[in-house]
Amino acid sequence: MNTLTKLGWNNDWQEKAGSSDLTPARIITEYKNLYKIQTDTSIYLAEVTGKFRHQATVREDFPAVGDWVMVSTPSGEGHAMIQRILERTSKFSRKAAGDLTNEQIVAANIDIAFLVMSLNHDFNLRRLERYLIAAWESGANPVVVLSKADLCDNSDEKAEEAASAAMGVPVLVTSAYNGTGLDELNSHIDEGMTVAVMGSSGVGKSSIINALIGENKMLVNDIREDDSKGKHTTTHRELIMLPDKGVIIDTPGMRELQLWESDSRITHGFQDVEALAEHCQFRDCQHETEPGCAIRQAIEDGELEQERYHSYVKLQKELAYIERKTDMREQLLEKKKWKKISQLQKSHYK
Ligand SMILES: Nc1nc2c(ncn2[C@@H]2O[C@H](COP(=O)(O)OP(=O)(O)OP(=O)(O)O)[C@@H](O)[C@H]2O)c(=O)[nH]1
Ligand SMILES: [Zn+2]
Repeated sequence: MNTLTKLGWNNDWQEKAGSSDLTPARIITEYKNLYKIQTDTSIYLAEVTGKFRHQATVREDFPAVGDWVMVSTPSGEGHAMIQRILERTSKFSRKAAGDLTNEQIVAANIDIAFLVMSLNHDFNLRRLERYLIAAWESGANPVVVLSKADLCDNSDEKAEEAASAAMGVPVLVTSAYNGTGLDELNSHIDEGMTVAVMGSSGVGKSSIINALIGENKMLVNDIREDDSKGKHTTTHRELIMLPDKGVIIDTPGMRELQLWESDSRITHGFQDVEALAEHCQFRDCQHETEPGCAIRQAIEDGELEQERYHSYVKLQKELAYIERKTDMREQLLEKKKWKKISQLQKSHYK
């Protein structure tokens, strides 16, 4: 099998690429304004073309780890040039506080998100629900991983609770210490699939990733390359081909991603708006036509930028939306998600 197929290239991507003189490649590491990409035959450093940079309006328009891109390769020295990104099938993003237009993609085109919760301190069904919602929103298929089974006496019971909250999403019980469930975890990864391992700090993500990567971790993850001065340097890769099959994305951004747990932190970024709203005449002021509205006054006076207020409103809507989504039953009535779950079940039980 060729490298591109192992990396996840398939007919769908080929179709998105169309007929083209350009070379398809996957982003395996992201640096500041520079990327490491893998084509079928080589690894290159790459940058976006001037035209690309010009047309990009938001941060989301730029490539991220996991993206499939079409590039022109250099004939001699020099960088490959990224001409376009193929439309993403999924994306995990991080929003800068108070800055909704600058969504930063931390990883793209993830097929399976292993949502890790440990069976000791971390076990919390509400958190699990938030993780599931975040995974669905991203476009990836979730698989729940209950880790550190060796530290828990009633893991079957906990697994049942988790399964009823997760409605149809596979729930695995694992232990990196005694190897429980690791084969089953592996069996969810098919050829060409891209997986990510997510969850709070300390739940055992690294241990699971190490188990998936096996003893070759140093070989696969940290490769020695000749730099321009002919010296060996060790470089880190964020998209790693698994030794058996599949690909794993493990970026610092992905690890830091606290999913929806950062809501209050985001709202924090709008303290100025919230402080103003406290001065409205009516406590339930919608800041539309009510008399004595401090927000409208501040906008009029130029103390509050219209745009900033819009961002705030947009965030409030999003938070309300997430709130509604947190009701799993309501959530599951949504057709799209039903479809995903039944697909997932079909592929899992077939
Ligand atoms: N008992 C037990 N401990 C585990 C298991 N897996 C990991 N640990 C321990 O839990 C701690 C955290 O494990 P990591 O794999 O580093 O967790 P992580 O989720 O990658 O943590 P961050 O890097 O902070 O995100 C370490 O002390 C591990 O040795 C397990 O299956 N059983
Ligand atoms: Zn008001």
